[in-house]
Amino acid sequence: TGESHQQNDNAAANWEVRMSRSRKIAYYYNRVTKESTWEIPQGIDPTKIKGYGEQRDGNPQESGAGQIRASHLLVKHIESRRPSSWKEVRITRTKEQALALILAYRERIEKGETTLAELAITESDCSSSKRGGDLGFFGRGQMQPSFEEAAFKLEVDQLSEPVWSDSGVHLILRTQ
Ligand SMILES: O=C(O)CN(Cc1ccccc1)C(=O)c1nc(-c2ccccc2)[nH]c1C(=O)O
Repeated sequence: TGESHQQNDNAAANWEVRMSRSRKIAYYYNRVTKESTWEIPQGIDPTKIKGYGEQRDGNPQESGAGQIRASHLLVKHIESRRPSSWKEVRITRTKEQALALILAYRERIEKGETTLAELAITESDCSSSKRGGDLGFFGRGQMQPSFEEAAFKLEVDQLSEPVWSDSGVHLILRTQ
């Protein structure tokens, strides 16, 4: 409901992203409770956390030549090259079932009911799930061809149609 959404936004306002000097990776700090955690706090939409996706000095990370940044939500199926994930040790859903899930997620994101980052945390079969699906910057030649082709066609903030790779079926959001 909108109300719970509102609480979520308030709770997100108490958090900020900080850069760990020792491990050179982002962590999440709650100004009110003074707690810090490596993983995106439960139930918080990471895109509403101050500093999410920026570099330490607050400027969006500059990409190398020809690189883009994207997040994705991966739903694996029984024919995936590795039909296993943090979520499910043995994935048995069919390709049709995986596509139906991806289309339902896409509908909810397009309606503004949720965000890809928020859904990726609980629903993505990729290890990037805990980072809201963030894959960081990548250039051509780093991802599977079908994934790369779809990602590089996107404008910033554009959400892909379902994309098939050997890993499963993806929704891709270009973020930078
Ligand atoms: O395909 C395979 O044999 C196993 N993989 C590849 C993989 C496994 C771990 C980390 C990154 C990639 C995956 O199934 C996979 N692919 C991805 C992936 C695919 C396209 C873009 C980004 C990630 N994530 C995963 C994952 O388990 O977490």
